[in-house]
Amino acid sequence: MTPPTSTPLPPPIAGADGAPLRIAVPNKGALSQAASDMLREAGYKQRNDPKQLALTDTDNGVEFFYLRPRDIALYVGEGTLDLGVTGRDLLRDSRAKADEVLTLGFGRSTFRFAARPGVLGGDATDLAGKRVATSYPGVVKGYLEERGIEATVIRLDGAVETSIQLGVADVIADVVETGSTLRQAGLEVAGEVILSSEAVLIGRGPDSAHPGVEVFLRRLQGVLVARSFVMMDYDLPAARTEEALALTPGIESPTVAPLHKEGWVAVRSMVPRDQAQRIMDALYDIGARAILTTDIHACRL
Ligand SMILES: Nc1ncnc2c1ncn2[C@@H]1O[C@H](COP(=O)(O)OP(=O)(O)OP(=O)(O)O)[C@@H](O)[C@H]1O
Ligand SMILES: O=P(O)(O)OC[C@H]1O[C@H](OP(=O)(O)OP(=O)(O)O)[C@H](O)[C@@H]1O
Ligand SMILES: [Mg+2]
Repeated sequence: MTPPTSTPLPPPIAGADGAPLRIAVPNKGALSQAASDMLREAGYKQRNDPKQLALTDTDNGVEFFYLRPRDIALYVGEGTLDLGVTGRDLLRDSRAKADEVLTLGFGRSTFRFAARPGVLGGDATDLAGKRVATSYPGVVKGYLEERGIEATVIRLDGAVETSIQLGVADVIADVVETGSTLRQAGLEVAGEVILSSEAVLIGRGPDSAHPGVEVFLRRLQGVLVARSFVMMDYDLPAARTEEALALTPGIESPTVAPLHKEGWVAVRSMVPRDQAQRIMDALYDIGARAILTTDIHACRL
């Protein structure tokens, strides 16, 4: 017997000049691994060698460039690359002409002021006259300017927490995730959250969009849905259908099919992963049985 041949698929969508979609991916740092994992989950080829600079995925018509996350907004803002993955804080800091297209749900952090206990109160005006060390001078200067506060901003590349101990700064402004780095340095956050950040897909608005952007976005949205929803199946006395559907309304509308057993239906619906157990309990209470959840591996809504 001859093996089945693969289904003929349309070629990937190319730009006006036949160019593939060009996408920037963080080459190192906190966002790098998670960004590549997400792209792999969306069906794209990713590098296996962390030193590789670029990779062409011919089947999907996409070229990936592995760049410093801090530089990505610049490339996208200049129109050199069509899309990029970076942090919201890095995008703001760059002041590049790029926009957030999609939030990606990883790399979450806050951006905060911190100092030795007692140096800052809760008010922004406490920053007046202080020396503020940061790797994000664009974000910090923007914050101070908006409030008319005069302070000296000292730009450092990293390990900003140590600058206070070394007498270079009175205050730092930095990424805080767990807070453990601050605690180790004997520092405390002060004042409001300057910025809540996460990984974002950035682009340059509709004018410059490559025609392949839409498919790329749909694939990433598919990953986000597959990560945040599970498929739920259950059997239910038909008389309880309305109550059950209120608990599992699904995204479009749930599938309800008759069961062989008289007066029973089978229901299939997508439910938010983080609520799945509570929904199962509630369904059980109204008479549902054989309640199962399964992971969704990929999806297009
Ligand atoms: N724990 C964390 N530490 C640093 N950055 C984080 C953390 N969690 C999320 N991020 C986000 O990662 C991005 C910082 O990327 P960057 O590559 O500078 O990471 P990094 O770990 O500081 O790498 P490097 O220190 O090599 O510069 C920012 O968008 C930041 O908000
Ligand atoms: O709240 P936490 O969970 O402790 O995480 C925040 C710390 O992580 C990052 O430092 P990184 O390791 O990237 O070093 P860097 O300061 O040299 O960039 C960031 O700059 C903070 O120092
Ligand atoms: Mg860092």
